[in-house]
Amino acid sequence: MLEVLPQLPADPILGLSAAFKQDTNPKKVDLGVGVYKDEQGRTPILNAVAKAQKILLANEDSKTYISPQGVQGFIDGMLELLLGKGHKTLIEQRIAAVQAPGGCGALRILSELLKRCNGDLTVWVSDPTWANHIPLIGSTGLKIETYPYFDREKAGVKFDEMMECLQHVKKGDVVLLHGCCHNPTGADLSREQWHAVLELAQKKEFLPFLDIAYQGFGDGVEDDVYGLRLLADNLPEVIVAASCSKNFGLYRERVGLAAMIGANSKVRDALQTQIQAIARGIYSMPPSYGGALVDIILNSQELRQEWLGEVDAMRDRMKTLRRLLVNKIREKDASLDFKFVNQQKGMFSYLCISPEQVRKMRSDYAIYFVDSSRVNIAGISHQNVDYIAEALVAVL
Ligand SMILES: Cc1ncc(COP(=O)(O)O)c(C=O)c1O
Repeated sequence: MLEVLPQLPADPILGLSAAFKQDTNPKKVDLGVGVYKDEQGRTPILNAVAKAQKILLANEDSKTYISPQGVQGFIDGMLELLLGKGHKTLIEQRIAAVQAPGGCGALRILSELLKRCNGDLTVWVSDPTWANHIPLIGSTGLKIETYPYFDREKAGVKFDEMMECLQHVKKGDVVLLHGCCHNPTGADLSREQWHAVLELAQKKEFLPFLDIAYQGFGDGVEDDVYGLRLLADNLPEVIVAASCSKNFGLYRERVGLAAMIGANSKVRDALQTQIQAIARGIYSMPPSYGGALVDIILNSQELRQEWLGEVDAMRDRMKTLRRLLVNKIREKDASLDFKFVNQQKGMFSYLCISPEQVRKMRSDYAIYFVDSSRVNIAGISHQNVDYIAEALVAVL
């Protein structure tokens, strides 16, 4: 009976990594998979994480971390990081939350929760959005539609078209928004645009679903949650999926948070039981190790400061490399305008070059990134930036 299942096509990003590994060109560059890398191309363990590991291993009480909602100190620390110290009342009275296996786990269980609320609602996602949003939300059976988001010609957000489309969203539909560092385009909403989204959400009564996977990589840990805090302060309901994979470098530990703001504490209590029941039916309990590390970091003044410094350093490095790439391209050909790359935020940029040009970068220069033209900025280094710029200028 199992033979009825056909083989599925290879995952495009994982296929790209495999091809990169096999490439023997000594100049090869990997700008594909969305993992932070340093100048040497390594994905470092943050110092704050290494110190938290030592503390955790020395703590004989770590068994007490076992619980269905995950590590409570992690949940408290993350809610404060996302919403700020000034939101104590909101956090205490209206938020239900669980630790989840990564941002993916959070997206999935929140989608299951939406399905329990109303199986007929539509989830609106940006065009384009992170490819994995579609299976994570769609495998619950919920309908997905797209709203216009990125203008490849202008290399920026098509905000008027986005808002025009969202005017037609039905009451009770869900709009997925990237809180910061939009994946794959790197093009974010401005503060004014977040205010306009808030007004529309109030008027149309849709439910904002925020995905925050890169807090600290855009403008800073506080600035990157401006949109989230604005919506949380002014709407009765908001849901949030957050990931610690990138900003804590905890990819393989699967650390995320699923949080729901309900209209009052009665709704909050019901949501807490529902989300735990959903988690119980899929994976029972989240893994505790990574959550315990984040708990230790966020709840120790010293480690929190050290971690904040490390996030700033990762963001600054990516900003510097963006600027360097744009300058190198301009030096080689002043007619090519890549200024937009400096305005994009976080780990990714859309270079807005055609799939044929992307393939030429791969075949002729061994520079690997996905056909959409999304590049991982952290894969650029001071050693390879000149080579990348030279290849881009030649291909264009
Ligand atoms: C936009 C976005 N959301 C969520 C995630 C989920 O991250 P993870 O499940 O690794 O925590 C990612 C990871 O790449 C992402 O880019």
